[in-house]
Amino acid sequence: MRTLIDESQLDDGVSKLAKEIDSNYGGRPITVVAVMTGSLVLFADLIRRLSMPQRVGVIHASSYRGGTQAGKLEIDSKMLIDVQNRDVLLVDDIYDTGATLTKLSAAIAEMGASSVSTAVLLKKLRPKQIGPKPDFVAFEIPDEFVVGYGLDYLDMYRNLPFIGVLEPDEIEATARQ
Ligand SMILES: O=P(O)(O)OC[C@H]1O[C@H](OP(=O)(O)OP(=O)(O)O)[C@H](O)[C@@H]1O
Ligand code: HPA
Repeated sequence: MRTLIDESQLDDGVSKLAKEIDSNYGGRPITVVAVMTGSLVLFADLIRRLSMPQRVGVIHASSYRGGTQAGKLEIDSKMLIDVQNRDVLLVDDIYDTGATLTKLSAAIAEMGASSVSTAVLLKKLRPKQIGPKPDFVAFEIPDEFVVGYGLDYLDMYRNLPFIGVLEPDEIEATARQ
């Protein structure tokens, strides 16, 4: 596996992301929502660096079941807290095709949120992204399949403390396990 972003770069990137979000909201309370499962490591690090009062919730969205290509997006909001009349910040690990955050933002707006913004650790530089770009981005990365710091391949590698690029032989080996 090739390291793309190491632990210390991640630490700096998350701090910078938190500063940008803080200065944008200027102390106003927000409802910060983790897009599960990929955002769980970023989310834990990010919310502890934000200074405004926060309500904290989670929503589940999944479209990469079983591979490196997006399939049908499934959203499960059973565990989500009330977002009506709240300023919501959706936090996700990666903006790739853009489908997940675009559809989730629309779903949260539909639930009656006053505003919906988005923050991601990674934004892929690739053609054919849909919807508005994320409001807050820590790193722009090349169009390669990455794992670690919450990101998975077949539910593996989320625990790695760095962002790595899986080589084709590792993709095959993981799929065989
Ligand atoms: O911009 P997109 O092309 O929509 O891709 C981004 C989404 O894909 C991943 O989720 P995934 O569906 O793999 O579920 P997971 O979070 O449970 O890993 C990732 O965590 C983002 O939510
Ligand atoms: O590059 C990726 N890695 C892991 N999960 C993802 N979901 C969208 N893109 C990616």
